[in-house]
Amino acid sequence: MKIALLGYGRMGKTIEKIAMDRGHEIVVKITGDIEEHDLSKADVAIDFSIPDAAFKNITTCFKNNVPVVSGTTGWLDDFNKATDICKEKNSAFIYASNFSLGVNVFFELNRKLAGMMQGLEDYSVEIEEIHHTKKLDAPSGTAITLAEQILEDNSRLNSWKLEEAGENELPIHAKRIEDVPGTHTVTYDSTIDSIEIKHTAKSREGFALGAVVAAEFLNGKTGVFTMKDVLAQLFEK
Ligand SMILES: NC(=O)C1=CN([C@@H]2O[C@H](COP(=O)(O)OP(=O)(O)OC[C@H]3O[C@@H](n4cnc5c(N)ncnc54)[C@H](OP(=O)(O)O)[C@@H]3O)[C@@H](O)[C@H]2O)C=CC1
Ligand SMILES: O=C(O)C1=N[C@H](C(=O)O)C[C@H](O)C1
Repeated sequence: MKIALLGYGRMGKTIEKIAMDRGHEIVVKITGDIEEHDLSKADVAIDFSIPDAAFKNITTCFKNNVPVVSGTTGWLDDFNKATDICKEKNSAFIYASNFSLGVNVFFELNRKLAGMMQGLEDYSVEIEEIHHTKKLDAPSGTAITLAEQILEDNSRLNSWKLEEAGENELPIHAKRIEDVPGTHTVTYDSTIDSIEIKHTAKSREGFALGAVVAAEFLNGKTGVFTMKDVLAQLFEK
């Protein structure tokens, strides 16, 4: 496939390497105004840019008939507007707060555990995320997804708010340490014991591989998809 990279930082560069290893070609790399670039040679765009640019990048691709894989976090207030434009233009879109296949398994464990803890009132639950100091957004997109999953499956916790906002039914602790690629921990704690599930990324390769696999999945499709669709197709094989 011919790929447009929207953002060519830590993730863009890792994606370039993995995409080329899998036989794809990078036809354009964009780090500034997307309207100054020619998208006509691209079969798909992979967006790992910055929160302020993501919506414009993604919707400009739809308007140019280029499907999009987006992993940029911190722009989701505009998510529904983006999916509306995708559908209007008959394009294809997949967004994930985390493209790592391992994290997507971790998401399934999180859901399952939240359902099981539903009836156990004595436990409190909290999330910790640790990332490198260059990360622009907090809490991480992955931590927000974990929190949303816990709330969906646990009616006891019905008013999730960030700890910083002063309401801590489901606190998210965001820590920033030098070069950490991404660590997420969900802990249920009682006076008797605690239960913890944790995912530790050892590098950015897992995120990048998942994004390239998602781009391969989008090829020839129209519509709005999630990593669940990608995993379902992988497990079918
Ligand atoms: N979903 C997932 O699996 C993952 C998501 N992420 C997310 O991906 C995003 C990127 O992360 P990371 O690569 O570490 O960040 P970097 O800061 O390393 O890279 C961001 C890139 O975006 C470029 N950029 C700036 N403005 C624009 C613009 N208008 N259009 C296109 N590109 C632009 C920057 O260019 P310049 O440097 O010249 O300013 C840079 O190349 C973040 O939101 C992060 O949270 C990260 C890892 C995994
Ligand atoms: O910015 C990063 O680096 C990461 N961002 C994503 C997030 O916000 O969850 C995914 C991953 O943890 C790395």
